[in-house]
Amino acid sequence: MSYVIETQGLTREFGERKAVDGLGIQVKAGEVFGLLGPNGAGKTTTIRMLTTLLAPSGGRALVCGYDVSREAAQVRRRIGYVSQEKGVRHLLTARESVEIEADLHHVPRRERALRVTEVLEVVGLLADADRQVAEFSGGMLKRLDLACGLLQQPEVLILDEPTLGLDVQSRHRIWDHVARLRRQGVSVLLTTNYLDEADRLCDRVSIIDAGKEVVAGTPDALKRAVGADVLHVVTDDVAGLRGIADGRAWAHRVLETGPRTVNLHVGDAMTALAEVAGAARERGVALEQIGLQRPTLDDVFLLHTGRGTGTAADEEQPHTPSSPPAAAPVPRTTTARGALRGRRQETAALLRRWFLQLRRERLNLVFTLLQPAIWLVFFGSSLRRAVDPGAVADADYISFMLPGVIAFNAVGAGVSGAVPLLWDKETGYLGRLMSMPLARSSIVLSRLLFQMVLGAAQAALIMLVALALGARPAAGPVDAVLVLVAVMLLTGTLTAGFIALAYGSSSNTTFFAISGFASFPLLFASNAFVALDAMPGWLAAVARFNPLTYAIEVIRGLVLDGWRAGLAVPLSVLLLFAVGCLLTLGRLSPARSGRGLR
Ligand SMILES: Nc1ncnc2c1ncn2[C@@H]1O[C@H](COP(=O)(O)OP(=O)(O)OP(=O)(O)O)[C@@H](O)[C@H]1O
Repeated sequence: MSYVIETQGLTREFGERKAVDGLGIQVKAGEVFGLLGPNGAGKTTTIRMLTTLLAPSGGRALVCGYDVSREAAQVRRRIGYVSQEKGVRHLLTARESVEIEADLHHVPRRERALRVTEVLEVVGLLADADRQVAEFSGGMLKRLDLACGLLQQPEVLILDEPTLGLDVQSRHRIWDHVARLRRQGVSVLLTTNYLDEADRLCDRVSIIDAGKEVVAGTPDALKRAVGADVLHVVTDDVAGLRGIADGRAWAHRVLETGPRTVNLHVGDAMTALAEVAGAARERGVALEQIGLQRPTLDDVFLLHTGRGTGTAADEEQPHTPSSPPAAAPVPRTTTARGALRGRRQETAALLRRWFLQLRRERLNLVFTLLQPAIWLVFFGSSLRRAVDPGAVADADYISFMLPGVIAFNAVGAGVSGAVPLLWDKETGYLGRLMSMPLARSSIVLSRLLFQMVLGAAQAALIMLVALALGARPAAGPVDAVLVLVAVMLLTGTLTAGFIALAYGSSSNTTFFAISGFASFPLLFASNAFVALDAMPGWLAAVARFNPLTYAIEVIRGLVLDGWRAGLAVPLSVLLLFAVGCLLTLGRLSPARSGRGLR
């Protein structure tokens, strides 16, 4: 038997708590498999391990024959994943969001528009394709996520609560699509709280509770095991009703489903109905309602977990299914040149996301560009008189200050460069990216490139303001370009460092506390405003390990005297810092941090 998903003794602990406890499930090729369980049963934790976003604490899990811990890249290449989280892309339109995902999946450019239109139609968002996602309701956001998950046809599609919070029509659309994928041979693993959904879609289900499997089988077999029929009784006298059923041959089980509701699992409904009605009359047990129902997965669920799911099933409604053809799998190229092309496409797609967002955040754009220029005005006018004219030698004061202000700005750019990834981590979008077969370095590289370009634009503006304030630097146009190169290296280094901090921080507030704490020492343990010779020995020694020191040495040298061979040394050290940070960051993964990704 070939299984597309197989777990043995799969376990995940969070401190003392075992979220998943020795779970063993098997999903056969081509089937729709449902993972059911009450809130907190461990469904999402299981899925996070299967999608490589969370490392198991014990046991093992194979997806398409690949181990999720040791062969994560192979696993990601074969799965499609739609998480419970709604990835934020609020400043993008729905179409732009899906186009970016298509690029991340390496959908060829010539097919992109058609594919994007198809999946938006499947989830019923075509009419809203050009609206900004910020205007979408929760259900629409969920459908948008699903559209992204449907872009390519994976070997295994993993859906965590795919229809949670959706209206009836949207649920039916998604059911139709899952059924269609199944007909096309795609295996599907889904978690759901809607038992009617599991009943309708799944070939087999596994009910888990407290991280363990309590029962598994086909929905029909599980329902048969519950008993032939179920009498649903509403009464104020539950104890009296129990008294009627206790020890009677016709009563298989008595399950209290609420303070006034009881399900009696019985062999034959008509016999049991007559018995219950007669005995209730004799014993004076008032019955408000008594009805017959065929067993449902609800009953199976209640029987094995002893409680409800807390989610009411919607009523069935007629619907008109939309049926565009499902997307074909996107072949992933294996040649070195193809891989490089893929990287370029991924990085460009993510860069596009950052630039689109910046363009639509007009105020952010204005302040991002204005702020450093204002610093120059403040520092320039307030410190000018406090500085010993001898320290500045024959340079004009603004030119002397310029490198410090540029470095100050680079620290701010480094921190703000990491912040969007922090939000992406928080909202689950980073998890979504990490479950895709895209290179991790593309995520980081796109952010570094974006921030480096922005940092260079800010530095160019600072230089223009400096000229306007009367600075007369020795630097010519070529030196100005070299200044921008140094600024880009410094901004890239600092952004990489702060992204590493964002990956490792357990919360956003921890990130802001540490980055705020680090920013000032970073600035003042450098030659930004005071020459190294004028510092105490220990501070000068610390400053030697600070990339700012080398960047400022290069920039100050260029501004005050223009290029000379001696600047090659600090420039090379700066380059080494940048490469070192990049390599370190390439080895870090947010999925490895304690809690993993959502
Ligand atoms: N990062 C975490 N740190 C600590 N505990 C966690 C973490 N993630 C999950 N848990 C705990 O693990 C248990 C299982 O959580 P999980 O999210 O897997 O449940 P679930 O079955 O998906 O629930 P729901 O139906 O509500 O989505 C819960 O007790 C939860 O509090």
